[in-house]
Amino acid sequence: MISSITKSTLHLSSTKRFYVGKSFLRCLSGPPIIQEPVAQPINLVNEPILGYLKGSSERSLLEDALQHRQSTCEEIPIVIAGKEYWTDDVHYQTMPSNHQKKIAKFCYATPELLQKSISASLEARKSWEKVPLNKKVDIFLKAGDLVSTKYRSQLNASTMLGQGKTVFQAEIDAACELADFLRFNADFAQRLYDYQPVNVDPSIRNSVRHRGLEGFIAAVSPFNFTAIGGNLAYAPAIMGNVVLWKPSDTAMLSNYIVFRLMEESGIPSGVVNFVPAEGPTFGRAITTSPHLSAINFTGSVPTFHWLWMQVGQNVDRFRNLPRLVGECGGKNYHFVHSSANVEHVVNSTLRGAFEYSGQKCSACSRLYVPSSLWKQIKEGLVEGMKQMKIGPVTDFDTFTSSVIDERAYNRIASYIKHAEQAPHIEVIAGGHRDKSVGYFIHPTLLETKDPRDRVMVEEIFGPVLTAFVYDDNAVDETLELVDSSTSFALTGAVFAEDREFLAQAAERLKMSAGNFYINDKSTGAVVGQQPFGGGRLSGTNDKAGSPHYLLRWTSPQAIKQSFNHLTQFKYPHMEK
Ligand SMILES: NC(=O)c1ccc[n+]([C@@H]2O[C@H](COP(=O)([O-])OP(=O)(O)OC[C@H]3O[C@@H](n4cnc5c(N)ncnc54)[C@H](O)[C@@H]3O)[C@@H](O)[C@H]2O)c1
Ligand SMILES: N[C@@H](CCC=O)C(=O)O
Repeated sequence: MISSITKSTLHLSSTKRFYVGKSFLRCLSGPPIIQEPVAQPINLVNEPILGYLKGSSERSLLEDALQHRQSTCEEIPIVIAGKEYWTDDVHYQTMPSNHQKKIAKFCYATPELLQKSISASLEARKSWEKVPLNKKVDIFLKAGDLVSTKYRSQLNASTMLGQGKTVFQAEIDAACELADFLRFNADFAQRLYDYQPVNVDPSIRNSVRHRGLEGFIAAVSPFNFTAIGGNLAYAPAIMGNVVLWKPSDTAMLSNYIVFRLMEESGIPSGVVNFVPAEGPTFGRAITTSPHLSAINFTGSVPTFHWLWMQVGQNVDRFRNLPRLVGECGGKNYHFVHSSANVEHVVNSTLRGAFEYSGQKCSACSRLYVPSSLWKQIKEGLVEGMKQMKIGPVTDFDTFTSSVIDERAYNRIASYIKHAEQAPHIEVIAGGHRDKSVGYFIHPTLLETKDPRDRVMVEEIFGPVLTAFVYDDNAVDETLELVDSSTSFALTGAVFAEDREFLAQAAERLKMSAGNFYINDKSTGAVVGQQPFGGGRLSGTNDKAGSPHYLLRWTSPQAIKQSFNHLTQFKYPHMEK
C-alpha cells in the first residue's frame, strides 16, 4: 500500500533502478558544466516610511525638490540603446491640481523608432543574458539604495506634482514600494535557484537554470503607481530579459527619473528602452513583431483585452508564444458584519475609499453594511469626510487632491450625475466637483437600494463610495451578492469580531478577491508581505511582490549531465 511506503523506501527503490544497468556503464566524474549562481544574503526589510514632520530633514529636501519641479519643465527624450531621440509629436505632462502648469515635455515614438527599439533590445539581450545573476543583484541593490537616498525627494516630488499624490501616498509608492520591489526581486531571483531537481544517482547531475525569455518584453505601465512602472520594466530585466518600457503619459516625469536612476545603478544601455508612445501605436508595433516574448501590463481591462486580441490575431507570427501578464481594475468591497467595530470600519473605509481620490486599483468602492449599524457608520463617514482637506498636494495637510486628468474627471462625474438622477440612489455626502483650475472631485458617499446598479458593479476609479444596507438576517444572500454581482476579483475586506462569521466569510468569498483582508482596509498591500494581484477580470494574478512573479520572466532549462559512458546500447534483459 502506497501510504505505508516511506519516502526513503521510494528513494531507495528508484536508486536501485538506476543501478540495474551498471555493468553497461563506464563511470566518469567531473564538476558540473553549468555552474549555479551563489546567492548573496540580502537583509529583507521593507523600506521605512518617513514622517515628513515640520523641521525634519526629509521635509526640507522634499520642499526643495517640489520647488525645483514646479519651476521647471523637464525635457524627456525617447531613449533607445542609450541614445536620445525626439519627434514632432510633442506632448506635455501637466499637474492634475493645476492643469495649466507643465512639468514635463515629451514626444511619442514613431512606428520606425519602435522598430529601432525592438532591434536595439534584441542586440542588448545578447550580452545582458550572459551577465551573472550576482552582478545583476548588485545593480538592483544599488538601485534600491539610490531610491531610498539620493533620488527619494525627486521621486516623491515628481509623483506628487505629476500624479497628484499627497506626501504620504507618494512616499509609500515612489520611495518605499519602489525600493522594496528592487531589493525583494533581487532576493527572489536568487531564491528561484533554491529549487533544484532530485539527484539520486551520483553518475548523473540534474539541474535547472533560469534563462531570460527569447525576444523582448513590452512593459506597459499605468499612471497611478510610480513603483508599478518600475517593477513592470525592471522585474523582467533581473531575469535576463530586455524590455521596451512604455510609460503612461500622466506619470512621465517620475517614470523617467526611475529610468535614469536604473542607468546610474549599472543597467547597460538597451536593456530597458524608454519609449513614450501613443497607446495603440505601441500596441500594434509590439504585437506584430515576431520577437515579442511577453507583455507585462498594468492598467484597465479594456486596454488589456485589446492587447490580448492583437496577440491572438498575430499568433502565427511569433517565434515564441508570448506570455500575457496583466493586472487590471477592481470593484473592491468592504463587507461589514453586525459584530464589527464601528470606529475601525469607519476609519478604514475613509482611507480605503478616498485616499489618492480612489485611484488605486484596490480602492474600496462598494460597502455592505447591516441595517443595525448603518446609522452609526453613516454618521462616522460623513463626519470624517467633512474633516478631509481637499487641495493641492503641496499643502501637507491635504488628505486627497485632484484626479489625474480631464478624461478621468468626466468619467467620474458621469457616475455622480447618474447617482444624482437615479431614484434609488441618495447622495449622502460630497458630489462637489470643479475642473476650472485642477480636476477636483470631492469624496462622495452614495447609498443605493439596488445592489446591482452600475455604481456597485463598474470600476469608477475615483473618490466615489456606494453603500448598500442589508437586512441583518440576510447575511448569506448579501455575501452571495458580494461574490457574484461584479466581474472583478481584485481586493476585498470583511470586518467582524465574530470569529465564526469570519471563517464562514473567508470560505464563501474565497474567489472574490486575489487580496483578501480580514479587519483591514482593501488597499495598501506591501511588497513581500501581501503579494498583489487579482482574478476574474482583474487580471492574471501573478502576484507582484513575490517570488512567483519572477517565474513569469524566466524560461527555465532542465539540464541532465551524465558522468557515464555507455559501453553498449542493449539493455540488461537483452544480454544474451
Ligand atoms: N491590478 C493592479 O495591480 C493595478 C494597479 C494599478 C492600476 N490598475 C488599473 O489601471 C487602471 C488605471 O490606469 P490607467 O488609466 O493608466 O490605465 P489605461 O489602461 O488607460 O493605461 C495603461 C497603459 O496602457 C497604455 N495604453 C492605452 N491604450 C493602449 C493600447 N491600445 N496599446 C498599448 N498600450 C495602451 C496607456 O498609455 C498606459 O501606459 C485602472 O483600471 C486600475 O484599476 C491595476
Ligand atoms: N498595491 C496597491 C494597489 C496598486 C493598484 O493601484 C495597494 O494595495 O493599494
